[in-house]
Amino acid sequence: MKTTGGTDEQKRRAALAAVESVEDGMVVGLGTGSTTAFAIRKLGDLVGSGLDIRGVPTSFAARELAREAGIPLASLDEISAIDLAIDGADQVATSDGALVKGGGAAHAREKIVDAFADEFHVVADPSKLAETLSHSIPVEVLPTARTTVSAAVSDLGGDPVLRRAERKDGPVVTDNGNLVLDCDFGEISDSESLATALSAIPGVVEHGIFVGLADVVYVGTADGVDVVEF
Ligand SMILES: O=C(CO)[C@H](O)[C@H](O)COP(=O)(O)O
Repeated sequence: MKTTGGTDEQKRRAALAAVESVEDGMVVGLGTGSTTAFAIRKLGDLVGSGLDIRGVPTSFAARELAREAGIPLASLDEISAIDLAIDGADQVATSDGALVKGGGAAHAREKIVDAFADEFHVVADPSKLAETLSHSIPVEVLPTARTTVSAAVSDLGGDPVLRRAERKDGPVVTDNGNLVLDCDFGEISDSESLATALSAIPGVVEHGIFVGLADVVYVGTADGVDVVEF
């Protein structure tokens, strides 16, 4: 699992604060990443003490972790609603709550689960906060469309780089069998317009800009948790 700028204690604080909203009987979306992992482990402990929930994982990694933690799981086609999704982010725009996600290449499934949930709570540390988005945008593409999507991203002013695997020769392949282009657009003044433009490119499966989805962001700090509502 990749690591990021925040400390484990900051991540843990944010995750535990988010878990406090989980109630008996809920269906809970289980995000991907090192911050959400603290929430999944805590939910596993609570299930061990009698909490009755079902989890909907957003990735192979989240599923594995949740199974190890003992959380009963369901897939999207087995549930009719998700009460609450808890997920991390690579960047959070404090101005409007827009997010960049996909550092773990799981943003396609994450967006489905997070958008479907009645409430979406983000868990983050202070290193993730910015006034406006400027993080590179992960774009999941069909393998056959890598060069055509790259050209379209360049036309939009972005700089696409194929994400390479760390312990394998060649590219990262997502849980859906696709490739990821990390696209640097510099400072993004209008994340909603960019999100719409990226979604319209043929061959794009999903991109990592999440606009208007986050309801609450828990930011774990050195001595507590800041809660920001959108
Ligand atoms: O979007 C994600 C995975 O696709 C993660 O939620 C995001 O990368 C944050 O991860 P971490 O909590 O490890 O910093």
